[in-house]
Order: sequence, then structure tokens, then C-alpha cells
Amino acid sequence: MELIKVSEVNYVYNDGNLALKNINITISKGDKVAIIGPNGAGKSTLFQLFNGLLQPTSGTVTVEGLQVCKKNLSKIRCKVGMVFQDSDDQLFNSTVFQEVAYGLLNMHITGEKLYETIAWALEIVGLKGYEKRSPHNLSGGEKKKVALASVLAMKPKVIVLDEPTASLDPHGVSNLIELLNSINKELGITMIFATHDVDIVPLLADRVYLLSKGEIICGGTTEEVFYRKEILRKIGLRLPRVAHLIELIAHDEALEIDRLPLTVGKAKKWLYSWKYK
Ligand SMILES: Nc1ncnc2c1ncn2[C@@H]1O[C@H](COP(=O)(O)OP(=O)(O)OP(=O)(O)O)[C@@H](O)[C@H]1O
Repeated sequence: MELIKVSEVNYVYNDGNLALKNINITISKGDKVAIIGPNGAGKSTLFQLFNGLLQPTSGTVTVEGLQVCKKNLSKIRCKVGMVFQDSDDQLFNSTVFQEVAYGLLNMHITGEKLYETIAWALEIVGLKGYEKRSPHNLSGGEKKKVALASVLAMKPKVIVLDEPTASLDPHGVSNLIELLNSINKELGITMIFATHDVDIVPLLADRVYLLSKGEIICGGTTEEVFYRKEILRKIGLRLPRVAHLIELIAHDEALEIDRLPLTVGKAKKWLYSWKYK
């Protein structure tokens, strides 16, 4: 079922910079989609169109059929949760509890429901007991989880993550990958993430779009896109490293490979066939 549709979108910044050119993307409910591309490709610009932080110069973006535009902004923000690259840009309350409560209070959720929802979201991200802590004194990985809990608490249809693993150590990366996969699988929440870390893509994404100089130059399943190695090289990206994938999987004993959905199996399959092609 179609969840997000981006149709013929162009985006021009005020200084005349054409950051997105004729973008057409359809994302289905439950998908895990990676948008990969080098620096300056337009990933962040595209993401800001998903929740209305930016409006397309031309073309349309819809979420569950609802156009992303100023008059629908509050409804869109309930459907689309954003996790920024730098958690410090997102966390501004003095306790973890207040941080997760912030969006809920804006939705007029109060009383027992408020407490229940906060406890639920913190439990999912593994931060039960952190309610009174200051988000600013947490580790990078913990901050990312607080940001994720704040978004989850709003029960969005889709979570959009900009460079989710940037600045995390290998343990933090594998832990976050497992968490995001289980949120997708168990809660049915669609995930879209932008990255130029190709190593995490087979562990997290079912579908991939390659973005370069504001244009989608290729899209398909993870295997289909990573078979196009000439295109990857042309835009300055490389294939995921087998060693890195194995390290990520092996790094964390708690990481249950079976809970990483098809992508790990798929990654193994395409790495194998790549080697013996
Ligand atoms: N506020 C702005 N005003 C003018 N141009 C901008 C602005 N923000 C971004 N750009 C330009 O738009 C293009 C796309 O930038 P964007 O930040 O979306 O790329 P990105 O793929 O997210 O890059 P990175 O991986 O480095 O974060 C770049 O050429 C960038 O210089």
C-alpha cells in the first residue's frame, strides 16, 4: 500500500541553487528505504520535504494521500517523525521525560495516557529508568535513542532518519540497526534513512535509491542497486565491505541475526554472487 508519493518534485533554494530535479519516488507501507548519495546530493533537502520543513518549488509530496503543504502541516507531522543527524539539534528539554513528553503535550495527550506512552516509548528504545536524566549528558547513542523515543511516542506511520549511524561506534551502530529493524518489524513503522555509509545499507534497507546532484539515478531492491557498481563508482560511492558487515554483525553478542530481516540473508546472497560473478 502506497504511503509516500513524491511526484515530479523540484526544489530551488533562495539563492537559485537547484537542489532537487524531477524527483519521483513511491514508498510503500512497511518499507525500509535507504536514500544514498555523496555529500551535497540532496538527501537532507529531500527529507525536509517529507515532513513539510520545506515545500517543493514544483511538484507534490503526499503522505497517505494527504499533500504535504502548510495547511496540512500538523496532520503530516503526526504521520512523519524525523530523527536528525545531530541529536543536539533535536533535544532541548532538561529531562528525558520532558523530551519525550514534548510532542505528546502538543497533541494534547495528558494524564495517565501521557505517562503510559512515555514509558512505552522508552522501554522500546531500552532507556527505561532514564526519565530524570538530562538528555545533554547522555552518550551519542543514548541521545539518538531519546530522539527516536520522542518520535515513536507520537506513533508515526513513517520515521525518517538522516545519517542515523553517524558518530556512533560499532557497538552503537549494530545496536541501532537491531532497534530500527525491530521497530519496523514489530510496529510496522516504515523507515526511510539517508546515508553515505553504504556498509549499513544491506543490514537495514529493503529498497535503495541513489541520489546524485539532485537527481535519482537508480532505484530498486538492495541487491539490484548494489549490482550497479559502475554507477556507484561514478558518483563516488563504493560497495559495502563484507568485512565491515561481518564486524557489525559479530560485534554485539546481543544482536540477534534472525531478527535482522531478509536484508542480512540478502546481503550474504549478493556478496556471495558478487564474489563469484
Ligand atoms: N540553505 C541552503 N541554501 C542554498 N543551498 C543549499 C542550502 N542547503 C543546502 N544547499 C545546497 O543544496 C544541495 C543539496 O544539499 P543537501 O544538504 O540536501 O545534500 P546532502 O545530500 O544532504 O549532503 P550531505 O551528505 O553533505 O549532508 C547542495 O548543493 C547544497 O550546497
